[in-house]
Amino acid sequence: MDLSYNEKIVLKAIGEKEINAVELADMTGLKVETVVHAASILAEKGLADLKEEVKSWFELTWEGKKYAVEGLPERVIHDKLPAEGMSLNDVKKEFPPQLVNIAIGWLRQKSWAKFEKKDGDTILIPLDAPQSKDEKLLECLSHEKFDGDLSEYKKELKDLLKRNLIEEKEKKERIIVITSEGLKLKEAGIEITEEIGQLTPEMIMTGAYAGKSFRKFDVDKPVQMEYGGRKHILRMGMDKVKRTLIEMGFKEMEGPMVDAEFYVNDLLFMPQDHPARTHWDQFNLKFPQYINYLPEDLIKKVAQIHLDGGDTGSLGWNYQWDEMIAKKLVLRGHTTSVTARYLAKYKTPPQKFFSVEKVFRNDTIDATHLLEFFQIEGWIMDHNLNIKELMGTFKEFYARMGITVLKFKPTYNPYTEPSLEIYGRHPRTNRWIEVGNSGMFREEMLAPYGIDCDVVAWGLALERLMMILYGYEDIRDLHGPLCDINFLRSVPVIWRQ
Ligand SMILES: N[C@@H](Cc1ccccc1)C(=O)O
Repeated sequence: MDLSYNEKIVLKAIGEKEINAVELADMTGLKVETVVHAASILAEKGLADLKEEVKSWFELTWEGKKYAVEGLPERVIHDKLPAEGMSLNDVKKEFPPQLVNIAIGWLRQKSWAKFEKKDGDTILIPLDAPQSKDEKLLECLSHEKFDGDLSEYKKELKDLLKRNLIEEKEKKERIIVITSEGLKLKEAGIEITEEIGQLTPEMIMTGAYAGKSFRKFDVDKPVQMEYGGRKHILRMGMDKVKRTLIEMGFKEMEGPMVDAEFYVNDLLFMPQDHPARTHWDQFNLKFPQYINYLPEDLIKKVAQIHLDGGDTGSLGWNYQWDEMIAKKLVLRGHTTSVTARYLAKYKTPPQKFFSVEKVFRNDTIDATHLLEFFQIEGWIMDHNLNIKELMGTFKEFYARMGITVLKFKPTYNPYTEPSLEIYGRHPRTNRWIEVGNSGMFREEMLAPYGIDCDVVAWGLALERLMMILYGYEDIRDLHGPLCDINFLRSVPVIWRQ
């Protein structure tokens, strides 16, 4: 019979006594998968038997280990009870609440204490409490590699499992044993000659392959999948977006995830009592609560414009602007805060900037919303821009990404006029979904910087774009801890730098 090198090694190593694949790997110096693979071929040839056995055992959980050392809560409390008893109130003062909660029920169940009512309180009087079976079990299991007989502990095993103090572990084992057919072959003698598994250029050049035997490969056999490290689908999408915008002549901006409300809201002419500025919508920082510096000249102008519009011709919001509110730190709800920071530095046209960064919103999570997502922010500064510039930019950008069906809808933002929502059509559900919001910055927003030309700007959602492009129906498939690892491993490469 024709046997491969590895099959010969395995056949030589096995006998009539069962052996598992891990031990066999140890013995032969082969990898466990190699042993199993060779054994399965030997089994096909009738020379070996290969079976799977599931082994199970019990282990202490973290809490179980703790109690194995310190004693179960009912034991700890029992042993501290004075002979004349202790009132439940005192017990609660003496011991941590988690301990008391667990212990009381078990003290009763195990009859380790008497509960006597007295003057509206309950007195716990300790009774005789020899080591209980569950304590014995806990002790047994605390010895490493314990594999004694547990058949008389059925009830205690159930109890400790319920108390989450032990857990059942399982391991699959592959057991290999030789057949009589295999034995015959082995007794007739197996000659192991080395095989060349991989022909290298050196072997060809030196002729070292001559006269050697080659290992045979069955290319139809299923093999174990190998997964290398790779980029997350969202990162690939982000790279593609960035490259596309750079090709369209934009430069990249960067800004902090935690920022002062001044940049997130106030510079955007968002009144300080705007509903989007409450904790219902945005996440405040507990510590530190405030930014320590805001530029003086911008502060003055923003205060004036919120009050009466300053010299913009606007009426403002007619209220006293509060610097402390502006200094509050929040997780930014949009990356327009980054734009607000950049406008202070780049005030003269022409300018084109973008960013693809994370934003945070206190939304209700559903198929199209998470508490965080990636926003594709961008703006163009020039003379004589109008809404067509915006629509044209979106058409161009989305076409380069592969989306040609778009719808625009007028909307309202405190900081843009006119304002425009952008919708794309989902390929599977055929629904229109909002992919972004945009507009022309208002005079009230540009005046504090002294910018006297036009700025069109937008914020688009990266995840929504990916949903339309690749047909995902739930944002949670793409972003966050619910992403399926097998999906992430097998998703096609959509972009490579
Ligand atoms: N900040 C807006 C998007 C936007 C940016 C710039 C101008 C207009 C709109 C949002 O998060 O939805």
